[in-house]
Amino acid sequence: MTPELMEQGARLRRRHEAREAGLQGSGDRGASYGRVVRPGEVDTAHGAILYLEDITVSFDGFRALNRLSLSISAGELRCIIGPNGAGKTTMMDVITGKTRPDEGKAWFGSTIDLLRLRESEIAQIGIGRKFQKPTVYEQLTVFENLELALKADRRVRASMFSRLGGEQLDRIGEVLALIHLKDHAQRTAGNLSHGQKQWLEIGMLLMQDPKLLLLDEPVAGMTDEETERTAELFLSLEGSHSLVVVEHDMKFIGELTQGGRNGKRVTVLHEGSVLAEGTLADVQANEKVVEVYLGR
Ligand SMILES: Nc1ncnc2c1ncn2[C@@H]1O[C@H](COP(=O)(O)OP(=O)(O)OP(=O)(O)O)[C@@H](O)[C@H]1O
Repeated sequence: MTPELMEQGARLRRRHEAREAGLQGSGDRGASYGRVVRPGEVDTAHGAILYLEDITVSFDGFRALNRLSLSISAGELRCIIGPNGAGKTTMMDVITGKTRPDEGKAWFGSTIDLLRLRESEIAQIGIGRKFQKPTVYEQLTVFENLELALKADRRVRASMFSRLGGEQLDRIGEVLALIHLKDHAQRTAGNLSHGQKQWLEIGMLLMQDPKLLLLDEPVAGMTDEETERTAELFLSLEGSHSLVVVEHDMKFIGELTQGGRNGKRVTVLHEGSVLAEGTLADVQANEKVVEVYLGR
């Protein structure tokens, strides 16, 4: 066989395997990098886990997102701030496939074209989203909520009535410790405080082992102590997960940016695009940011 034929065969096989994995992006982008992404794997060899380029979303002619571009590195904890109506929720809706943009690109890692996937597929490939209001199963215990989340993960492939294996029990134990609910495992979720319910929901997301977590106003309604513990939790996830945190609570943003890795970036959205990006000190010193948001 000639080298050309061998190369052609290898190319076809790579394309076929990528198609089988159901995770290939548009065109030959996956194949052109010469890497095949297995199911559940995100290719972050180029550094970015999320890449948005010139995303535009219009509602009846009004541009909720206006050529928004944003890049999040693997393992990064990025804070997103901005006034009401800036487009923060719409941006999350685009990433999770709830809203289709009119224009632009959205990549998860370097090979997964998010705009080609359905909302349910995006949840399966490792993008977890936490909405502002906690949505836990109030009648079930904390443990049962985490167990359900584990079994909702298709990769676990357990039936609702099968018994948990040792590895799964360990995983639930780990997550219970992370979310500060180890001593509350047998409590009914409905009896938890608001903050504890928020942590439980974050725990349910973690059970599905997401690579990227999108967190929309996670500390709204929390006490100061709960807010501090939530900052600790997010900082403990930094590195092993990528986190995008949308918040109005600047004290919380301060706690997140001061702890953990150095040089954390804050992005300010305004009128559907990035107004400023940099360290918290940078954006706090930015006159435009003070004018449209922080000075209000
Ligand atoms: N489905 C929709 N139909 C019409 N307009 C919408 C729709 N969704 C969002 N908008 C508008 O798009 C703009 C951006 O809204 P979005 O909710 O993304 O802002 P936000 O930054 O999340 O605001 P907040 O901080 O208040 O949550 C707003 O002007 C909003 O009214």
